Amino acid sequence: MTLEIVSSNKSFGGWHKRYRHRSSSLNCDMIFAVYLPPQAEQGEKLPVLYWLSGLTCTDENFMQKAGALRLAAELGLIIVAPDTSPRGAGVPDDPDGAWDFGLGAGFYLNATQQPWAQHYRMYDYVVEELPALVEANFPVSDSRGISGHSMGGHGALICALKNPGRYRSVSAFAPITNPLNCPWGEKAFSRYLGEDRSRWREWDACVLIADADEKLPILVDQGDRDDFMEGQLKPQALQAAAATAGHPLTLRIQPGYDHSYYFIASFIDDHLRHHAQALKA
Ligand SMILES: N[C@@H](CCC(=O)N[C@@H](CSC=O)C(=O)NCC(=O)O)C(=O)O
Repeated sequence: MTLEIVSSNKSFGGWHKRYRHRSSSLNCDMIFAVYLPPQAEQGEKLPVLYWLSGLTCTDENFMQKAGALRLAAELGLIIVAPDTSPRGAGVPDDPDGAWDFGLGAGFYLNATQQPWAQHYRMYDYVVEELPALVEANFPVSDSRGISGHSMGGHGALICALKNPGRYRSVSAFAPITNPLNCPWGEKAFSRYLGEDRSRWREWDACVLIADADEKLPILVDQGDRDDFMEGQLKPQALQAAAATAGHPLTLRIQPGYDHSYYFIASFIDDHLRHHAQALKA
């Protein structure tokens, strides 16, 4: 698979790079970003953290706004940030141009319904295709972590819960915890997966955690001034499901913080250390 370099910027002694490639899962060209810390030039294979962004984002939001690169350089952590949906000519979008469905809103699942199923397979892309590409082209070990924000927090949780052994660490900022039971999730799942709600269950963290074979400790930060917390994100649903399942969850409700990247930047260091500790063990 050919990678075309889009941009390259030195940062904290390492390199932030963007690449374009043809995705076979998504049937379109995709761009992803990778941060290569300085240690990547010393010949050793490094652990890798996959970051999944939220609604309306691309590969750029996290890399530009989260303030993660200084500590990633110090810890020797490679960070990979994919886009949040398929893109480009021929990829269908919300008919009304809404920001919470279609382009920028792939929900990290594999769509089964038309016209979405041909392109909207972000789960396969994030779990299989992108890691294979990254592992073939960059000095990464098989020590993988996954994190994300909001829709991307949902993505990180389901990718980890559905794939025991694939990830060694997981965390999320303000994740959509129970998409079966929130407006964003109901809108996306009914269109991508159809009206049969039983088919939605395999994409919901609160359902998956009940039967998880592996109990990777989950770190979640959630701002209590987040306008989406009560109606969309529902951290208490994840807390209840984790307690019932005996799944280790650290849920930190952060006073005064909203849903923005100002919040993420405030706690990203804790998440990077959470991942580095597990990935380097
Ligand atoms: N455009 C919307 C707001 C959309 C928004 O808040 N997106 C969040 C993720 S929400 C859940 O997945 C985000 O990360 N935005 C990008 C950023 O750089 O802040 C509106 O107008 O309300």
